[in-house]
Amino acid sequence: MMPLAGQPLLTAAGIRAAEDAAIAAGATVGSVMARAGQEIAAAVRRLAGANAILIVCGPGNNGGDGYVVARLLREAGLDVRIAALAEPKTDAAKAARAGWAGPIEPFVDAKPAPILIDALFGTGLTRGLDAIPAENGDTSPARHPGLEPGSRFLTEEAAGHRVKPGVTNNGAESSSGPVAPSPAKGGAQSDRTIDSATPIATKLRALADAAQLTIAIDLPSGVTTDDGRVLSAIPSYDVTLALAAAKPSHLLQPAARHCGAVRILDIGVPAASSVQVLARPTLPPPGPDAHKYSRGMVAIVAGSMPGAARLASSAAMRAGAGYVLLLGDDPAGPDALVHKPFSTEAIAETRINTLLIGPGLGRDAAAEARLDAALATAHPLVIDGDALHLLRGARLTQLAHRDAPIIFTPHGGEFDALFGASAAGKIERARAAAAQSGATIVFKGADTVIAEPDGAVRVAPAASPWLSTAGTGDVLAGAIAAMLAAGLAPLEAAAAGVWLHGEAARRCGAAFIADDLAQALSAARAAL
Ligand SMILES: NC(=O)C1=CN([C@@H]2O[C@H](COP(=O)(O)OP(=O)(O)OC[C@H]3O[C@@H](n4cnc5c(N)ncnc54)[C@H](OP(=O)(O)O)[C@@H]3O)[C@@H](O)[C@H]2O)[C@@H](O)CC1
Ligand SMILES: Nc1ncnc2c1ncn2[C@@H]1O[C@H](COP(=O)(O)OP(=O)(O)O)[C@@H](O)[C@H]1O
Ligand SMILES: [K+]
Repeated sequence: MMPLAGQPLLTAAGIRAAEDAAIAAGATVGSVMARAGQEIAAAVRRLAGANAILIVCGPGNNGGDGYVVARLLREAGLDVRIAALAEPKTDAAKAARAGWAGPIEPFVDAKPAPILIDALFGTGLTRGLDAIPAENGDTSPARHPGLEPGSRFLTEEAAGHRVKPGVTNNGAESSSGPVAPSPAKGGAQSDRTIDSATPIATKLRALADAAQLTIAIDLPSGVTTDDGRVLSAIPSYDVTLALAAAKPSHLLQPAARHCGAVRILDIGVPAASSVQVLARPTLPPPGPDAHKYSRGMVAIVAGSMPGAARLASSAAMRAGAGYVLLLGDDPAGPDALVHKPFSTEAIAETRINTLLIGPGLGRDAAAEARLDAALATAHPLVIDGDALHLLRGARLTQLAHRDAPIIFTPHGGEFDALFGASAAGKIERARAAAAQSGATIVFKGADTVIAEPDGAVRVAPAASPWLSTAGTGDVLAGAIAAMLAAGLAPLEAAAAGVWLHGEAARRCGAAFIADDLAQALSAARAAL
């Protein structure tokens, strides 16, 4: 089991391509599924102890994994039951199903167990969970040798009566009200009436609520793979065992909060991607010959809200900058902070390694003039807050002609204002914004995505929700400016700043304020 840090993130198409490459190199879907089953079973045995296990299986290869795991766990002496949503559809899942000698309960009738393993859907999920998989309803013993007499799988026809009217084929759930019960149709399938109040997600939640430990195979069933959407009202799992590689939805919200602890299992399918989980950075301490300028000089342009620029200054110093210069009229701040009035001469100082503008800048004519002066320098830039609003239009276009690196640090509102609102996923949006602007984008929020113009992406794991307090963005901007001033490449600088910020928040615990966070950067930096 591998932790997430530094790992590649593969989309559904990416994981299919990786699987195809493994197959071209001699593997088969069956052999990969067998290896996946072994790895999952080993992980479950460590997590579940001797407790009884219920595995819920879907019609695709995610369900196939479930059948393999069930067989291995039963062979290991554990009490395992399977409940299936539909007959397996793929060859590999059918073969896995054939290897299971025990009974199979219909999903709708499944009784809970202390351990719930969700093998309903993985990377093949195409719509919200209350759309029921097609199934021919044939429950003859020949087709379903493990099926208990009199029971049947959830059938399309029977289940069709209880599909939420508001669930569309592309997975979007509308708020069109509760499920309307319908009379059962006649014929063989109508002998089981399925309660309209138990669509798949509701049943899954009930099974999860009754379990002591919940484990999702690959992804929680009901989340998309690529963009962090949650398509149905699914439970939150304790653990998600990601196969071959992490997927974007393991980190992007709101899907990520349904995953619990994510662990990656090596199933012999090599994975590589320019989209990666943020790694712990390597930031060596100053060398024996270091001096304040060699560690990096950060200049911060102050504006109408001086506290924000002070927070950024404090953060830049504690993240390791050798010299921090505050350009403005505010005399406050730590004694180590150097103050100068703002002027075009002061901002042009050649020893400045990075210029940060935006925190507390304001949006008036004076702010615009300071921004234009900053853009006219040749310094590497970190642009945050108000300056991002002022960048809209011609200034943004002109930026593409600058040689020195630029990092933007927008939150959602600033991002929308600068690049336009969109329903696309956060990775896609950050990438497009980076390509359009030529800047490195740090798209902040409960899930922070960093994108480079060349398409490289780093996604931060969940950070403390206590960061949702005023001024923490100013602290982040200061930390990133320190990293850029120290000579890191823009992507590495942004990634190191985000990592330090998250680590400082972790060290602060609960109910901290942005001032505490800036202070805690020293300890976060020292721990590297
Ligand atoms: N990559 C690897 O290296 C390996 C991957 N492996 C595993 O394979 C998994 C991917 O398998 P997969 O492609 O068969 O898709 P999966 O998620 O099982 O679902 C597809 C089925 O569900 C159906 N369906 C979809 N949405 C639905 C909905 N809302 N409600 C109802 N039905 C829905 C869909 O129907 P269709 O859309 O075709 O009508 C189709 O029948 C992956 O997550 C991992 O666990 C390992 O086995 C080994 C190596
Ligand atoms: N719920 C959350 N979970 C994790 N991090 C968060 C959360 N909310 C905000 N943050 C982080 O806190 C910082 C807030 O920045 P920003 O919105 O610019 O605030 P401000 O402008 O007040 O400084 C960002 O780094 C963001 O990623
Ligand atoms: K699953």
